[in-house]
Amino acid sequence: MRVINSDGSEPEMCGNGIRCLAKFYAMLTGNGGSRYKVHTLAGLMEPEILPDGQVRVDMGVPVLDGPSVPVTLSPTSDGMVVAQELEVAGSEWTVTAVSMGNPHAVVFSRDGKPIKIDDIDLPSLGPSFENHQEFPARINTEFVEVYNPNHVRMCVWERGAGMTMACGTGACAIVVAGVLEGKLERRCRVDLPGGPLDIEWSTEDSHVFMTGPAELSFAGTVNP
Ligand SMILES: N[C@@H](CCC[C@H](N)C(=O)O)C(=O)O
Repeated sequence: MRVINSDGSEPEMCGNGIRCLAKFYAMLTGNGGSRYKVHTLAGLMEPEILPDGQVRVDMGVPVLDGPSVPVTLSPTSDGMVVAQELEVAGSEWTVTAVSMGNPHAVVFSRDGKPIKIDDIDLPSLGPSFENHQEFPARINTEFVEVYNPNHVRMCVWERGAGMTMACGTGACAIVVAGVLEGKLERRCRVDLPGGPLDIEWSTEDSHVFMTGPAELSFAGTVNP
């Protein structure tokens, strides 16, 4: 699978994209209930079509070593950047850095207060995070409001794409960051503007599993 952001850049992985790819392939081949292996720039991913039509994806093991994400923020413990302070647009934000193959900055608080999604001005804040000097490969940024340790709401500014309705790798990054910050449990529902995803960070093998829908929205042909 290769993915192209709307600015023409090529990311390593796309969580929404891999659910759509698996569902579309199953529709074309009539292989409902199958499991696939998909090569991506972030490695081999394994989506599976569940009996209820949802797609569950083994998204692999998150990368937490700061320089490998990559971020240049000082590590807080064991090389990880967890709830590190970052000044952006005149506020102090806590940032946890997670790579799901692609880089994510997960933000749970601003100026010491928990994030309220309705207070986030994404179009003005997003580019300042995406292009911040601490993120040498630019970054996807997720702002997270915690309802309880198993349920959050998020909004996202994507690297190379801006404000989007959903980000599968971002939802995975949120749960990993929330566990590391002691805010979330390992199974968590993430409400995105486009709908919910269920995320689990396994204790057995440290893989992250994402479960969510993929629906046909249109069909057509492209005339290059
Ligand atoms: N913009 C991202 C790639 C796309 C992520 C996607 N929306 C998802 O669902 O994971 C990047 O440049 O890393």
